[in-house]
Amino acid sequence: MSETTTDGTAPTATHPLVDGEVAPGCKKVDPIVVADGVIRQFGGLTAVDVEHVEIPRGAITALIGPNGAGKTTFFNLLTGFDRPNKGSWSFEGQSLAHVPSHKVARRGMVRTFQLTKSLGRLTVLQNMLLGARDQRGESFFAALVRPLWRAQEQSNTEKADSLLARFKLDTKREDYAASLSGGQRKLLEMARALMSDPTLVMLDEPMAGVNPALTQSLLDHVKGLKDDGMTVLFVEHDMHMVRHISDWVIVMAEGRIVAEGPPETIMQNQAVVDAYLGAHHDTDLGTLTNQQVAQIHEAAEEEVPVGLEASATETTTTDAPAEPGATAHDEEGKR
Ligand SMILES: Nc1ncnc2c1ncn2[C@@H]1O[C@H](COP(=O)(O)OP(=O)(O)OP(=O)(O)O)[C@@H](O)[C@H]1O
Repeated sequence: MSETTTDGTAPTATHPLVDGEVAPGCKKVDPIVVADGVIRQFGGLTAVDVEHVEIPRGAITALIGPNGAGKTTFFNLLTGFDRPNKGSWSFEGQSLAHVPSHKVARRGMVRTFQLTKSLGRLTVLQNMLLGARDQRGESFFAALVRPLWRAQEQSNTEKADSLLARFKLDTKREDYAASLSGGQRKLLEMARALMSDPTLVMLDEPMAGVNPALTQSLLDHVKGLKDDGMTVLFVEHDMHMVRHISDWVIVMAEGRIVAEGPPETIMQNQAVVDAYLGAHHDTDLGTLTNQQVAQIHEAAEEEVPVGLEASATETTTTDAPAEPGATAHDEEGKR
């Protein structure tokens, strides 16, 4: 959205989510996350160097950028899985610096995790129960009081079953998580995150490894989170997803926020799309010349294409099960 001017000056871009002008690091009307001066270095490499960024509440925000831009590292920092060298950030107005990841999750900021090998050896239901918050059985004294944890276990199981039905995974309840297809794993990761009733759901590449047949269902589930009042922040290379479901897009490159805007504006910025995310989205920014990088940064700030040549296409992914299908019962039967 932009205001037209009659005096010949450049139009000022505005947006209902933004307080003031649309620009990298712009203030939001109602931010749920605010980060300031967050720097993370690995040896001589500065992976994240975010001067200021705000995530709008109640919206779906995509965090995009080329491989190695610092997106995952920034996710890890926000959620307490990594510590920055410098910087401050808050969630719901409260500082999260020095708050460990499990406490961050308890406050309502939850991120999805790729299904690891060890979680693959648990059943779908067991994975769901791991996502529940404040499990009384984990506390030594409460664990001694059987009725207390039995009641909680029952309510967690009921909640897990209802989420599994919502994500159409109820028939897989007793299967080993490792036997799920790529798309089903993504659904399980999302369903597991919802076990703790989050306010903000952070999804790391929800489309990776998902068969096109499951794409629409996944998109609908993400939109459903917003319809249920949650805020969504996701990292994604799949431009179809970014274009179709995000309300806001933040572009990272070399650790910095280089552009922000609604998807239609960011997607029109051909330089950003081509250079960062087009057909060659696996190309590292390091393969561009310094002059090209400077042009991209300038264009991202001014939102004018600079005419770098590349074609933007959508990515296709696979959804094949990583391991042969087997249920917990099957395995037990073999023992
Ligand atoms: N633990 C680590 N030790 C050393 N370097 C790291 C570490 N984690 C990340 N990096 C480096 O920091 C930079 C940012 O990585 P990061 O994974 O955050 O990028 P990304 O934008 O998420 O990339 P991708 O889209 O490929 O997942 C990269 O150069 C990466 O090699």
